[in-house]
Amino acid sequence: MEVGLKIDLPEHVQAIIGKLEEAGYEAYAVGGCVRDSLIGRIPGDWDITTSAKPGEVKALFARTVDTGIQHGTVTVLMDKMGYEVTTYRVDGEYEDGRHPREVEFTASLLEDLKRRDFTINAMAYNDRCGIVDIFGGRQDLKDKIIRCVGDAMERFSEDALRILRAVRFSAQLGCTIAESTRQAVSSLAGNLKHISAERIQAELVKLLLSDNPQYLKDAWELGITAVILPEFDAIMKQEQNTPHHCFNVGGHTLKAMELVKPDKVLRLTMLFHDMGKPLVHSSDEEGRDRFYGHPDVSEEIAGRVMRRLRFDNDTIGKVCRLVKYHDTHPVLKPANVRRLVHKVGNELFLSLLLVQEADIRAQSTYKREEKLEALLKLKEIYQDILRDSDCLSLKDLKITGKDLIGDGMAPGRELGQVLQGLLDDVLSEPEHNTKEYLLDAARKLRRQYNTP
Ligand SMILES: Nc1ccn([C@@H]2O[C@H](COP(=O)(O)OP(=O)(O)OP(=O)(O)O)[C@@H](O)[C@H]2O)c(=O)n1
Repeated sequence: MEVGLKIDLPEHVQAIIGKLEEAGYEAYAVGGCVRDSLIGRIPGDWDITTSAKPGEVKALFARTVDTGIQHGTVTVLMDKMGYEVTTYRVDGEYEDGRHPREVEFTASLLEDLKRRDFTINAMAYNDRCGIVDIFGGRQDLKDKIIRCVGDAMERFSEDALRILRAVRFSAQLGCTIAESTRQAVSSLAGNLKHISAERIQAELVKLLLSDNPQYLKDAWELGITAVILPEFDAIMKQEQNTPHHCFNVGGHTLKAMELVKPDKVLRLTMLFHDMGKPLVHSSDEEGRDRFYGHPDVSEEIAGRVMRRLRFDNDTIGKVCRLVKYHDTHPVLKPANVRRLVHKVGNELFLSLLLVQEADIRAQSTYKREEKLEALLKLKEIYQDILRDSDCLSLKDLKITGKDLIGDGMAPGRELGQVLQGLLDDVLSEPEHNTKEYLLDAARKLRRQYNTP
């Protein structure tokens, strides 16, 4: 890894540091922004650490917000951008529910850096002093090593989330974890049970969206998933004795996650797609030999785990739908494809194709070409459907509930049934999607359902 020497501070960061220094305080950019700048990554945000107390920071800047004043953090606003300015602190932020969450300020940068999690995150920088690297962070960045600052057992006892962060950073940066740090992760992984679901979720997502989502295996080996995602440990034990697979379910899952682009919904779908399924041997509509999983079980597990980890409903809904249909391979005729698009949702269908491709490529080579060819054909049919603007949902029907009411039908459940019946017809025969045809068909359906 190319590790630089100089950091180009953004104008606002320079201005904040400059103003604090002019007033007689020390101030540095610190943590993730220094780490990322040194390896040429664009920092997500710029944090500043200072010897000034929160009240003193507030007195110097026109616009501030007390975002975490109890932890010594004030957000300084500049042109609508916010920069967290935190007073040098001695103690870690005890988040395990067993320690008091009091903070103690210090006048020493060294003390502040000492309480940070990893050497690569414990560097500070300003234009006057250059890089302050007391714990060998630059060397560890070069060597690609995640190592705790000082005693790893102490750092992890201060905040157990750091145990998961160790694997997250190793996945993001393609690093190994130093032996002493690894041992501490392994012995303290159980403490992750004290950490809130929201904080676990944020780190897990960063791990999954990294260049190395397969490092989740490390989290498993170190006993982390046993605490935060035991469902993953279950699939790491589950063999698949079918010609389609060369890995156990866990190994296949890791490979499949690597094969989709770093998108939250896609990576989560691959993580959950085969969870909890016993394989069932069967044959499909065309008599082809198939080994089905039980996507409904996987869908249920995906929903349960994501709710436990407090994911938002939109993400849960999309992932569950993709998991449910990941193994549905329709007969390759437009009507069947339109029905599947309707069930999955047009907005998610391209994602489903990506999921199915990754799933196939993460299996053994047995019949792979055949499966990929079928997928290609499915894509072509889907493109034709889009090109012809075929009706794929109720909102595409050339008739509405209002039209049916205008035709004398009473509002209510039957009206919904009639509309569904019309959609079913049009999914098979797109040319039936005309107002005239549908009004007529609705009348027949009403007679069938015996409604006025
Ligand atoms: N549990 C934690 C969380 C954070 N930090 C320190 O606070 C800095 C900022 O933390 P955060 O914003 O969570 O992470 P970043 O390192 O900035 O990385 P990213 O932006 O990728 O989350 C870290 O670099 C580290 O010095 C820590 O010591 N222990």
